[in-house]
Amino acid sequence: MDNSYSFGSLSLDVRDTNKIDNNKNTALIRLEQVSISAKLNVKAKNIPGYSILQDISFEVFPGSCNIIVGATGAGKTFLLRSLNRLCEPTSGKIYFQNQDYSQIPVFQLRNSIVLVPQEPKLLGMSVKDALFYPLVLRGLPKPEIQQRVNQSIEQLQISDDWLGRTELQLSLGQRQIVAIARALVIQPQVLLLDEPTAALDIGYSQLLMQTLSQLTKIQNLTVVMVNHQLELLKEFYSHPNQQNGKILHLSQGHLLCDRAVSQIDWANLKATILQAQTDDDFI
Ligand SMILES: Nc1ncnc2c1ncn2[C@@H]1O[C@H](COP(=O)(O)OP(=O)(O)OP(=O)(O)O)[C@@H](O)[C@H]1O
Repeated sequence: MDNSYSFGSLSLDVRDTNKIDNNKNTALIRLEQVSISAKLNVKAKNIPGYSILQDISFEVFPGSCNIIVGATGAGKTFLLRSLNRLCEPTSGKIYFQNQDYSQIPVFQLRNSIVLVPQEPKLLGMSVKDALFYPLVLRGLPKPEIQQRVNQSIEQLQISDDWLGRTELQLSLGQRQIVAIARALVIQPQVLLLDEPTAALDIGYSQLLMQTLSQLTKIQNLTVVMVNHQLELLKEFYSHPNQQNGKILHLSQGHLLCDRAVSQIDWANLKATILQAQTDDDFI
């Protein structure tokens, strides 16, 4: 592999923002009665918006792997986006390490809480450049950049063949893997993933889940993930050493269930989601 890279003189030193709170009993992220509504016409000031999320409260703890489930249109993506301020609550508050989100500079927040969307973009870069770029931007020393990129490539088994390709030369699943690797090199405290396994085969899905599981233990990474694949999740959480996390079930913008994975009845969860889907179809 050719290890050379260059992005001109771009440099931002934000390394000090990644302070780790190791207390697993203190909520890392806390939502208090968060509601989000959207307007059909943004210029119509006096017309109330329609509701997307209503009165959502929950906590997420360090080193846990948490899953948002729910029917199509339930508000899962909006909830995930609100966790790194891509959308703002219409009412209610979100806290990160007890600090009100609105008081944290957005760049600092997004250095600690990184979102990988459902259809990630590599911004016209090759895979290799896309992996180096976030670290060059942050001004990290070259050996550390190289070490983190190599580690990420190894963790997610990114093939050498992909490194010179752009996103147009990758499948959606490959692009998601690269985007997750690009997020991991930053070593965030929280990783937000929107349906990361939807385009992956079962082998890659399991590899990703195992990698995330290891990182929750080794690096105290906290994961919040939208995922529909209940069979995959059931298998993942059936391991005795992977019981740290919760299932957040959204239905029509309401939080129906906020429960530790160890207490989940998977058959019942599946039936409840299907029922919510059927109810939606009749609205
Ligand atoms: N840009 C937007 N502006 C306003 N409303 C939107 C916008 N995007 C989606 N919505 C609406 O917000 C609600 C929640 O959408 P969201 O994308 O969060 O659902 P989801 O649970 O992630 O669904 P899916 O499983 O299909 O991805 C839906 O009713 C949707 O129609």
